Amino acid sequence: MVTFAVGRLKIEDCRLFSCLFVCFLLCQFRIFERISVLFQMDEFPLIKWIRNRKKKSNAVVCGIGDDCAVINTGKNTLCLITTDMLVEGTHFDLNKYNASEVGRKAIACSISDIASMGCKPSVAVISLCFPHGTKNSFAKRLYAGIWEIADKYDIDIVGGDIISGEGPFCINVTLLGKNEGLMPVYRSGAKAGDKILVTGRLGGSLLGKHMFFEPRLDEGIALNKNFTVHAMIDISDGLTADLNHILEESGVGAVLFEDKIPVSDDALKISKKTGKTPIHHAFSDGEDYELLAVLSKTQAEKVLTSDLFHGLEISCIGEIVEDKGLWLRDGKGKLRRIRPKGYKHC
Ligand SMILES: Nc1ncnc2c1ncn2[C@@H]1O[C@H](COP(=O)(O)OP(=O)(O)OP(=O)(O)O)[C@@H](O)[C@H]1O
Ligand SMILES: Cc1ncc(C[n+]2csc(CCOP(=O)(O)O)c2C)c(N)n1
Ligand SMILES: [Mg+2]
Repeated sequence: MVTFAVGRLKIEDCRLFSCLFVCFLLCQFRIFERISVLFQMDEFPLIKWIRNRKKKSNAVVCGIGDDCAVINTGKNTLCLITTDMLVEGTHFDLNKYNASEVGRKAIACSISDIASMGCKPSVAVISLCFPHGTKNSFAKRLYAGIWEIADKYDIDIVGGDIISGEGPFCINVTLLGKNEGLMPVYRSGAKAGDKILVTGRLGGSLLGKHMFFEPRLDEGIALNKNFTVHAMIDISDGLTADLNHILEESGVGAVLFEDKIPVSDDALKISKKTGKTPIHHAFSDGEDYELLAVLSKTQAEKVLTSDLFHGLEISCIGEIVEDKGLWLRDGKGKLRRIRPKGYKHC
């Protein structure tokens, strides 16, 4: 009897220990986390999944997958549409910036998307969700910022929606644009041998530029009007992530020149706090709202020597290649493969 009990105990012990050991292994190698990640939402695959649905109307010249949708409204006129939602805590911090600065940023983000298609903004609708108890003065200050930049770029606010909720404060801007005889510039036209140009300097936008950037609207239109631009995007997620959107849409690859990346002073400053390299920040911080344009070698040279950009720094940071993927070439000519990295919401 005793022997049997001891024997049973041993078998159960064995099972218990093996269960514990398996649990230990699962925890040790973060298997539970890895499995749950498989079921979590992922921003870009989700967009791809939505995009796969069959299109209905022939009027849609460009649907999901570019900075703006482009709709044919007849007689050679195209309407551009872009929408951006900004949320307190994710896109701005109301302890650091006031309502007027937030209103300005919300419109500027959408203007930047129209700029990246080389077209002109026209009208906007703005939807707001105020946390319960928000003061009237907050809304008035918000509109002071909205109207300031809307007037500057000749944009009419023609509607919107207002609700209240638990919070946080959210603002959604839908901006329409027009082509005015120009062809919009898409993400899909990059070709092997093309050069990659970028306006301004990159990285460290969290130190302030993400709130106070000037959308490169004049530059986007000037590029589209005076040069043949094969592809263009504005840098909101980060240089390598946004360049990768062009590469994927165009079915090509690219080589970036390490010593030609225009790294901003704020990227240098922030790198001292994070311990990451300044170029890491220039590659992946995002919210630079600079334009990344792809043109043939001869057109790119013309842009670089043009006086149409009023002294704005424009750099040639790389070239498009046939092989898909992204490479970094150092000052000595050595190539290494890099992974696109940028801001992802989920
Ligand atoms: N919920 C959604 N349903 C359909 N299309 C979407 C949705 N969210 C994004 N898209 C589309 O996916 C593409 C990429 O969206 P994304 O928001 O990354 O644009 P972006 O211009 O790269 O960045 P930003 O938001 O800073 O302007 C766009 O064409 C956009 O219209
Ligand atoms: C409080 C605060 N935290 C983080 C950031 C950085 N950030 C937020 S969204 C985004 C990418 C573009 O977003 P979207 O794709 O929605 O346009 C970046 C780089 C910020 N601005 N404020
Ligand atoms: Mg964009």
